[in-house]
Amino acid sequence: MTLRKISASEISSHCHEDDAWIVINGTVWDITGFAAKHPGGPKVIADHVGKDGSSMYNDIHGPGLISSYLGPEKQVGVVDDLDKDSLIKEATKEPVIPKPDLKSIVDLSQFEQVAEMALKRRAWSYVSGATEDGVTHDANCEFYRRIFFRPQVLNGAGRVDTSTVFMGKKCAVPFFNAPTSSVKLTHPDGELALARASVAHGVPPCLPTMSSYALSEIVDVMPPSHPFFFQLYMNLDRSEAERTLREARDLGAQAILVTVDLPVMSKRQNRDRRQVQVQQDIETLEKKEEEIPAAGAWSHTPTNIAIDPDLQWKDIEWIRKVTGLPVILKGIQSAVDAKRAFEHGCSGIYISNHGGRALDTAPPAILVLLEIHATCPEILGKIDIMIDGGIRRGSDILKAICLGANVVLIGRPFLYALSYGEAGVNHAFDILKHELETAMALLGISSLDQAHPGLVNTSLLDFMVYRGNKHPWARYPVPRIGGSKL
Ligand code: HEM
Ligand SMILES: Cc1cc2nc3c(=O)[nH]c(=O)nc-3n(C[C@H](O)[C@H](O)[C@H](O)COP(=O)(O)O)c2cc1C
Repeated sequence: MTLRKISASEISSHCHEDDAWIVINGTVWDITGFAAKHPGGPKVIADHVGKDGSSMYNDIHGPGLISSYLGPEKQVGVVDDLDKDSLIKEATKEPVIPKPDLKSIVDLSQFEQVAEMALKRRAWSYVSGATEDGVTHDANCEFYRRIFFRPQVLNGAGRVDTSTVFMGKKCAVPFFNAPTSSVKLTHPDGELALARASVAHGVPPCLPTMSSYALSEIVDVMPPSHPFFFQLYMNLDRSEAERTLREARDLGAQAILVTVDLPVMSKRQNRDRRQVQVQQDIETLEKKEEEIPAAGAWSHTPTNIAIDPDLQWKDIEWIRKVTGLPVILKGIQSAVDAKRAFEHGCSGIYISNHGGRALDTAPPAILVLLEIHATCPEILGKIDIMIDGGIRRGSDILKAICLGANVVLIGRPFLYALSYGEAGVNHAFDILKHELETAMALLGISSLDQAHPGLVNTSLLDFMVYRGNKHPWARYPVPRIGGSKL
C-alpha cells in the first residue's frame, strides 16, 4: 500500500487531544487517545502531538514497537519529502566515551564501574536506581556474603557440569537474565542483544511487557522454538492484558511471570541520592537538560493504566485460562505468599524484591528462601523456585541453588555489561559460568544435582529468619494513652 504524502502544516494541525498525529521516523501516525495509555506517561506524548517525536521515541523504543502496538491501520501517511528537513529532527550525536578493552573485565563489578562512566546519565540513573535509601538493594548483595560454604574434599570434582533442567527444558547454565523494561536506553540493540546472548549460552531469556522492542522483533532474533519466559505487568484494561498474553503465548512463551511486587510505582531515587548536586556549568545544564535528573530526583509516577494496582489472587486463574500456560509469581517476599501461590496452582514462585526497586527495607531475597524452608518446607520440590536480587558472583548462584532455588536471575549486571553491546553480555555470561564452575569444583561437587543445604552455613542469617506470620512478641492493639481506662 502506498501511503499518502502529508505536508508539515497538515501534520501540525492535528495537535489536539481528540485529533492527535505524531511523526515517527518519517511515518505519520494517528495516536488519538494514546497519551493516557502510554506506559511512559502522557506528558511526552502530549508534548509531541502534531510534531516529530522520533528522537525521543528512538532513544527508548525499537522501530517496530509503534506499529505492533497501534496496528498498521493507524498509519495515516508519510512526511512529504519537501517538508522532511523542517519537520524531522536529526538525533543529536552522543560523544563516545572510551571504555576499557572488554577482555580486561574480569568480574561483574567492573562492568558496573564502566557503565557508570559510559552510560548517559539518564540511563545510569534508571538502571542503577533503587527505592528510597536503597536498604533492600544493598542487603540483597550483602546477605550472600554472610553465607559461608562448607566444602567437601576428595570428591573428584575435576569436571563440572553447570547444566540444569528447568520447566522441562535443559539449560546450559542455571542463570537467566531478569526481565527489565526499556533496555534500549542502555544500548541501541536492547533486548535483542540480551536474547541473542541467552541463546548463545543455552538459556531462555525473560522478555518484559515493557520492552523497547516489540515482542515479535525479539522473538525473531532467536532460533524457532527457542524457549523464553514472558513477564507480565497486568494492564488495568483487561482486553489489552488479554491481547498481550495471547501474543506472548502465540509467539511461544513457556510460562508467564506475573510481577506482583509493584502494584504502584515506588519512590525511585538516583544512586547518588544522598548527594545534592550543585550544577555550575550552565552550558552543560542547558544542553543536557533532558538527561540530568534534578538533584535528588526520583522517577516519574505513571498515572496511567499500564499496571493494575488492584490485582488479586483470583486474577491468577484468569491469566492461566487466557494462556493455558504455567504461571509463576514474580516478587514473592514472604513464605506465606509462597504457600498461597502454591495453593493457587502456580507452577513456580520467583522470589524477588525487584532488585530493591519496590518496597525499601523489604527482606533481602535469600532470607525469604530461608523463611520458606523454616515455615512451609512441604512446598519445596513441588513448585519451581526462581530467585533474583544482588547476585553478582558464580558463588552467589551456587549458594542460592544449594538452598533450593532451581534457577537464579541477574538484572542490573547484564544491563551494565550491555554498555558493550551483545559482546559485553556474552562476556558477563562467560564470567559467571567460569566462576560457577570454579566454585562447584572447590566446594566438591561436579553437578548441580549434588548441591544441597548442608553445603552452606547460614548461621549469620538464621536469627533473622521469620518462623511464623506474626511478630514474635509485640501485640496489637497497643493500649493508647488516653484511650485506656486507668
Ligand atoms: C506507540 C507505542 C508505544 C509504546 C507501546 C510505548 C511504551 C513505552 C514503555 C513500556 C515505556 C517504559 C515505561 C517504564 O519503564 O516505566 C515508555 C517510556 C517512554 N516512551 Fe513510549 N511507547 C510508545 C510510544 C512512544 C512515543 C510515540 C514516544 C515519543 C514521543 C515515546 C516516548 C517515550 C519516552 C520518552 C519514555 C520514557 C519516559 C520516562 O522515563 O519518563 N513513546 N514507553
Ligand atoms: C532497569 C531495570 C528495569 C526493570 N524492569 C522490570 C520490569 O519491567 N519488570 C519486572 O518484573 N522487573 C523489572 N526489574 C526488576 C528485575 O527483573 C530484577 O528483579 C532485579 O533487577 C534483580 O536484581 P539485580 O538487579 O540486583 O540483579 C527491573 C530492574 C531494573 C534494574
